[in-house]
Amino acid sequence: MAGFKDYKNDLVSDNRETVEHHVREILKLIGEDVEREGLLDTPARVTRMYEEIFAGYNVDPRKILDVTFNEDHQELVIVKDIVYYSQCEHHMAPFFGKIHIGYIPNGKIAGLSKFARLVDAVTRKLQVQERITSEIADIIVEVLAPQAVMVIVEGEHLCMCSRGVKKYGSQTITSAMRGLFLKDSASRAECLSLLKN
Ligand SMILES: Nc1nc2c(ncn2[C@@H]2O[C@H](COP(=O)(O)OP(=O)(O)OP(=O)(O)O)[C@@H](O)[C@H]2O)c(=O)[nH]1
Ligand SMILES: [Zn+2]
Repeated sequence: MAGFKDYKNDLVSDNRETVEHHVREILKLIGEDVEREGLLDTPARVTRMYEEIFAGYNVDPRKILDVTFNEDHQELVIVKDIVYYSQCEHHMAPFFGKIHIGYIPNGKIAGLSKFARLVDAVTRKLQVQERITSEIADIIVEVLAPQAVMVIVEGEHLCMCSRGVKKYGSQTITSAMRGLFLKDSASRAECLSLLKN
């Protein structure tokens, strides 16, 4: 497995020719001429793209976050506007947006960039927005055992824009809360207001 900073989907890398073959077959089945110049390299390009956008299968997101420091900070930490790109598992169409994370540590903090890497690891696979949201919250609970965690995910789903109901620009917002935020409305409100600003 490659290092966490440059990981790819190993299964796709190990089976490039097979993946290219199947992409070429789909091109034929939609009525394309696979011999025309513009399409000659398309199967290889799509395969390289799959190595990248499905790289999340080759990494353990817990290990990514697990670069922690002992620090007695008992106040809110907010990391917001983390951009993500994912693919919906129903249509294999992209959905994308921003993820906001707030947590109150309990003696252990993680490097800030690790939250952005965690987002990449969880989103670079076939997903639904709800699962992205709860997976990120649960991994933070598992690795950092914080007092509280809140994760908010905003998403625009191309399967709702380019096809189907064709509602361009509609946004889906999902949230997950764990620990103190579930019980204490004052800390929940403080976190929400910082996430909104
Ligand atoms: N809850 C949830 N639904 C999603 C997500 N991404 C796509 N979907 C939905 O998955 C559903 C699949 O519905 P189906 O009826 O099986 O498929 P479909 O006939 O292509 O549905 P339409 O999109 O309504 O045309 C659709 O309602 C999509 O909008 C997601 O992240 N979360
Ligand atoms: Zn979809």
